[in-house]
Amino acid sequence: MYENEKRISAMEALKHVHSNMKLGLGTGSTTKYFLDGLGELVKSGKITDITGVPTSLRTADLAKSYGIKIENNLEGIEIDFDGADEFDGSGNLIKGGGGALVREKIVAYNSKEVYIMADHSKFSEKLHSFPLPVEVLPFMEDVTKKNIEKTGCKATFRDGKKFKSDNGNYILDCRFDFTDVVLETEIKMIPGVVEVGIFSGITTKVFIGENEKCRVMDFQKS
Ligand SMILES: O=C(CO)[C@H](O)[C@H](O)COP(=O)(O)O
Repeated sequence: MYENEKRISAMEALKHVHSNMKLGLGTGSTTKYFLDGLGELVKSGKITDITGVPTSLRTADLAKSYGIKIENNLEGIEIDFDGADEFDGSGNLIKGGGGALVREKIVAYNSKEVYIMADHSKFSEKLHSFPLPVEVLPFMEDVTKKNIEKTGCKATFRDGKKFKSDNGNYILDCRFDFTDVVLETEIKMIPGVVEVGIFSGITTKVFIGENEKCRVMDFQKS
């Protein structure tokens, strides 16, 4: 869905990459358009000396296949490029639809700039349409689920516990009427919770594909 808009947002974001940069590399289908474009520039030699810090094993494999140097070292990341499942007018995000939220948050938090690429359908005035992904330890996970539900949601294990993250944990998809960003700390306090897919105060730009154009929203990292 909206593949052309995803591609347009990724191509606009890619204009901010030049030789000799260290980048955070996100996960998902929109980021794949970005990586495909970056790969072409690297392979053709138009851009050189790119180092990427990947947010998932699949992103690491793809980047390596394009000859992009991979490093698991967070120091000096200039821009992190990633997608989102939903975003609001303040740049708050819901992430984790691809199950990579833990590594995505670590890389985003430690990057100077965080550029999000998305098609227009991901925008909501108030975060509500995408169920909030929460990564939980595979230990007493049914109790963790019940405790998360006390915050006001209905939670389901992704693919009935068949899905495990790159970190070997389960993902709970939590359906709230409205995902208030204050839930990030409330849920994170629950024992067994590894990470919450609310990214607040982290985004610096959102590239939004709208038909054939790209609109850019700017924010300050807090
Ligand atoms: O958070 C993510 C993965 O954990 C992705 O960025 C998010 O799911 C968006 O993916 P896509 O670009 O395929 O719509």
